[in-house]
Amino acid sequence: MHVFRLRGNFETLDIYSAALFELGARGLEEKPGEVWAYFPERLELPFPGEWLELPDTDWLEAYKRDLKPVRAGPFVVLAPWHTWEGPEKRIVIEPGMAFGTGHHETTRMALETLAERVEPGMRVLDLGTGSGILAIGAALLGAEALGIDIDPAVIPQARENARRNQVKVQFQVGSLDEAYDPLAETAPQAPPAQPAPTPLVQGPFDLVVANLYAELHTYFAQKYRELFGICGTLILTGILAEREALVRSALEASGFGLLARRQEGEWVCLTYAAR
Ligand SMILES: C[S@@+](CC[C@H](N)C(=O)[O-])C[C@H]1O[C@@H](n2cnc3c(N)ncnc32)[C@H](O)[C@@H]1O
Repeated sequence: MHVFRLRGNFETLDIYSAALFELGARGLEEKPGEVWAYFPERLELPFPGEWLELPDTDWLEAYKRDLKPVRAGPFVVLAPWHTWEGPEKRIVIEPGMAFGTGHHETTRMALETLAERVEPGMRVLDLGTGSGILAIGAALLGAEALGIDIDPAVIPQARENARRNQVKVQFQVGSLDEAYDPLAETAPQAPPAQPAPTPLVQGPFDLVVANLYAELHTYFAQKYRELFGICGTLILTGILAEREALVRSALEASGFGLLARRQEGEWVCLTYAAR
């Protein structure tokens, strides 16, 4: 098995993931400080990184075997082949290309916070839905959930996951803006921008959850406010602790008051009231 190692994590390398799959990657795995892209053969890649050879084991089977159920607040996140006897609310997610198996700190903190804040009947937006896990969690708590993502490839997976969990969730391609990427200016070589304009989503919502990254939250701060009516709750994660101050000052300047903060490892989750 041929592995191409890129320095960074799923967040910072998000812009490359579609291009890696298009070039033949069979899967991506986050390791401490780096991301491994698995390829059936070596090829020239237009990204900074290095090749590593692994013995020919069935890595997908090994990955599935090692994947354990994850608890987050009242939820347990399971793969379809897991069995679970506990009283937790089950979320079944097929691990695939889309981010959101529940194994990342940010996803877990967002699920825990949703469980504290969502009330039945609320209109909830999950911005950057990936596998759909947060929208599905909100729907299991009784919300009317909409999941949107700028990446069209994840939408069928999110829909399939909602079907598996027997909840009604709407998923669509979209964002709060055209495909603007604040990291692209510092990234070495961004893949070509999406050809079609991104459909934009409109509120009002009672609660918005977004697991993105600090620079994008800062850029979206004013747009977040426009998603709510008079009031509402905003849950933001994907924030590295060292970038938290950036997000906090942008959100405070845009009419949000901090309600709660969680941290797991280097990752932070902030809950705001729109006022
Ligand atoms: C870290 S994943 C979060 C997945 C899932 N919500 C979770 O919490 O595990 C971020 C997702 O946001 C999407 N995304 C990135 N930039 C976006 C943007 N500007 N607008 C909408 N979605 C975006 C990515 O395609 C990716 O699926």
